Amino acid sequence: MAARDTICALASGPPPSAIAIIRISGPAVAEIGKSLLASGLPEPKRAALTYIYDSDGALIDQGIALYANAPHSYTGEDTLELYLHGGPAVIDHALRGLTAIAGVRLAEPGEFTRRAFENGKLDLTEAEGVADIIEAETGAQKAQALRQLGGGLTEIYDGWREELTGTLALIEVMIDFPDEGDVPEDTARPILSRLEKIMSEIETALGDRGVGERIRDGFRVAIVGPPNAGKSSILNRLARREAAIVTDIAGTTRDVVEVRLVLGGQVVWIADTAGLRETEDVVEAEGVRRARRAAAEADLRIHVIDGTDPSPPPEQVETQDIIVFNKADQRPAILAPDGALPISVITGEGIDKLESWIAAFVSRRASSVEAPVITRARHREKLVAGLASLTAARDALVSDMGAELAGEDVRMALRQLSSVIGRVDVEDVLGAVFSKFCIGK
Ligand SMILES: Nc1nc2c(ncn2[C@@H]2O[C@H](COP(=O)(O)OP(=O)(O)OP(=O)(O)O)[C@@H](O)[C@H]2O)c(=O)[nH]1
Ligand SMILES: [K+]
Ligand SMILES: [Mg+2]
Repeated sequence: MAARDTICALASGPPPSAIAIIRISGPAVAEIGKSLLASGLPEPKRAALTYIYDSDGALIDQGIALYANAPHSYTGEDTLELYLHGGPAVIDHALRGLTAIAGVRLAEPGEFTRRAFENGKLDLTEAEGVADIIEAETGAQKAQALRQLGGGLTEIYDGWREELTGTLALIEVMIDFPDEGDVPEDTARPILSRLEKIMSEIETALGDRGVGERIRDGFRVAIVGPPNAGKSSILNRLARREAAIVTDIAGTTRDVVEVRLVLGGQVVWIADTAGLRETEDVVEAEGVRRARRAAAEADLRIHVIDGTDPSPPPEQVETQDIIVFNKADQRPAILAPDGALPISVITGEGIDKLESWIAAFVSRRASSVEAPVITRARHREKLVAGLASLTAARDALVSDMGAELAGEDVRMALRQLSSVIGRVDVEDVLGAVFSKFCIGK
């Protein structure tokens, strides 16, 4: 079998920086330590201040070397970290010097973590947690990523897997003793109740209104209402820049224009949409269709009433939605319907309140689920599929279709849940997960 490549990469931010960290992992690490470091290969996990040379004997830099021997490292392989001066010339020389050695090459994005996964140091959800904590911008994203990389999801899936494995064993018993009097009747009951318990736990996880995914990717707010109500003006005011075109022509906005903000400690995508009306204009009609879709997909809608023309009333208002009575500089706020917030983009009246209402909504929604089980669409897809398999298993058990079919369905559900944490059939998902990492991680 061919020896594995040794990989290296800059693991710290772009130069110049105070310190650059070069990470190296693989079988050539011991040799690199012996031949390139004046100190020789340091004792594991003991920092050594040393001169670092390339293989032609030219000095790369003076820095700190830190060695971790397999399997006691992040990747599970021999690894070496070099803490160098963070200038571009130093980094360039170091990476050229390292890759000049046979069997050493630059790492691909996420390759260190992929090796950690392959060596059983992390499961797939923990690896995703590593990617998420690097991307985390809000405290909520960081907390969620920390929980995940600490095995928070692993624990849940392991629990389900164990339950299902036990249930499968009971089903096997039914298959093996099909004709022994009332055995199936008696055996089916505990199997059914175990299946139903897991199904209800999965249903609870799926019924989280997407909170985990929203914390990670951002909550969705759509500004909707009739043409010229001032939707784009409100978006620009919230964004504090001219993100969308504003004119006094009805039907100005056609595409959905999205702006990313942090409100209430959460990432929030605010979408400006086309004014809702019947129209013969093909382009505008498509805009209206997109506006309705954005409104339907949003967690929260801001329904804008034009204060100077308060008809028609807002469409499809849900309980959490916000109604604003815009252009309050033109009409007395007293004319606003009950519960509507009078605002004016011109004078700024009510804008702070609108912002704090959005902030209050997202922080309330984010804390409505204590520890979301689903943080990515990938998890949701697998859970939906797993639940469908379990439903089929239950139906097979209660009908005449029998235990054999039920066993197949439970086995299928086990595979679907296991693939979330990367225990089976993972080749296809690995590429998708690790390619989104940054280089050096
Ligand atoms: N007086 C006053 N005028 C406003 C206010 N908000 C918006 N306008 C004006 O209303 C007109 C329409 O504003 P837009 O922001 O383009 O309205 P819209 O709802 O995005 O319009 P469409 O994209 O065409 O649906 C512009 O002339 C704005 O300057 C406000 O609070 N007070
Ligand atoms: K307009
Ligand atoms: Mg507009």
